[in-house]
Amino acid sequence: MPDLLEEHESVTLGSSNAIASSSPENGALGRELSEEVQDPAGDMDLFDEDSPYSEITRSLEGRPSIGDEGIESVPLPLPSISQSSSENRWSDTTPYPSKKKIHSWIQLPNGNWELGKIISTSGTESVILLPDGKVLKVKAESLVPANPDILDGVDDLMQLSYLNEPSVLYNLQYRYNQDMIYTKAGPVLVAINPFKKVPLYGNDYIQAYKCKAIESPHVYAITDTAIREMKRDEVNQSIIISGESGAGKTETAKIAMQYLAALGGGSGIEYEILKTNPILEAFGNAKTLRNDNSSRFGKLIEIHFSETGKISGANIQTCKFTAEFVVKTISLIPFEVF
Ligand SMILES: Nc1ncnc2c1ncn2[C@@H]1O[C@H](COP(=O)(O)OP(=O)(O)OP(=O)(O)O)[C@@H](O)[C@H]1O
Repeated sequence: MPDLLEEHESVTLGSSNAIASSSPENGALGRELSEEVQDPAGDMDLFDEDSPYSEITRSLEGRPSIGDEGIESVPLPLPSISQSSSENRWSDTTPYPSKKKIHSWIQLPNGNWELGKIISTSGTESVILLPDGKVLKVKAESLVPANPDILDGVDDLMQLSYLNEPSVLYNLQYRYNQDMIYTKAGPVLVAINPFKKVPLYGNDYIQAYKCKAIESPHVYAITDTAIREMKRDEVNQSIIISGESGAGKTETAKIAMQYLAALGGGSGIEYEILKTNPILEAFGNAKTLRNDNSSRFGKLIEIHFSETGKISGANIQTCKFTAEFVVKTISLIPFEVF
């Protein structure tokens, strides 16, 4: 799987929590890649000596099936675990994927992750078959376990059995290929910038999230939770949007505001709040190498609600980090400014 998400930026977004967007560092995996093996066939070993179940399987092989008349039933010998074999088991540090001869991720010297099939392991080395037919001999400890196919494209990364860098990237890419740009990571929403129109927004979607007819991860869902918890607990809520330049933070904030306006609207103030975006962008945005419409300032948007749950006002603070920290406040209450 070449270039996992190499081209795409991502944004993380969470409700009422400090969210940090992290990019897991590439480990030493792949640097361990060594020689190529020409004929791995002789190394194929289908019987797993290390499996704790292999002895039971062998015992059951001669077991008569129910209904076999005239055959004397013989009590099945229970597998005995001697002190030394149990010690061996715990002292065996062979990585799990190598032991079970399953699929595993391997990082190639160019940094790309590839999903390969382990065909044999001896000592600390494993022979792995790549999708393009290449066979590599690698350090068994450099293999990163892959999740079973059934977990491909799960809504929430927390559902993955193995939470490692290639598995997370693969899951995000799998969903992205189907225009599912949002994925949950527990309470955090990860958004991959599609850089194209995706059919995920608009009134129909807003209504569907409002009545909980759709449960797929979405900015609307995060915003909906924030509104509901604000009303239920009567406590201010925060949505923190972070990501690198061009990741889609400004667009994501606008999508969240769209949802808030649709739910808490009625007085007309919501449209005035939405209209502040082009004005702020006209003054504070510039074209950069990373983003044609890059905000050159940070933004803290406060949206105030009345007791009835309707939007009653807003306050937008822009901030710029320079040698001297400057905070400029644009008050949108009472709106005469615009
Ligand atoms: N959900 C989306 N759907 C379609 N296109 C998007 C989406 N999010 C972002 N984009 C595209 O990506 C571009 C950059 O997004 P945006 O300006 O929001 O990034 P940013 O993280 O705010 O960047 P900066 O920090 O430089 O201001 C947008 O102009 C838009 O073309």
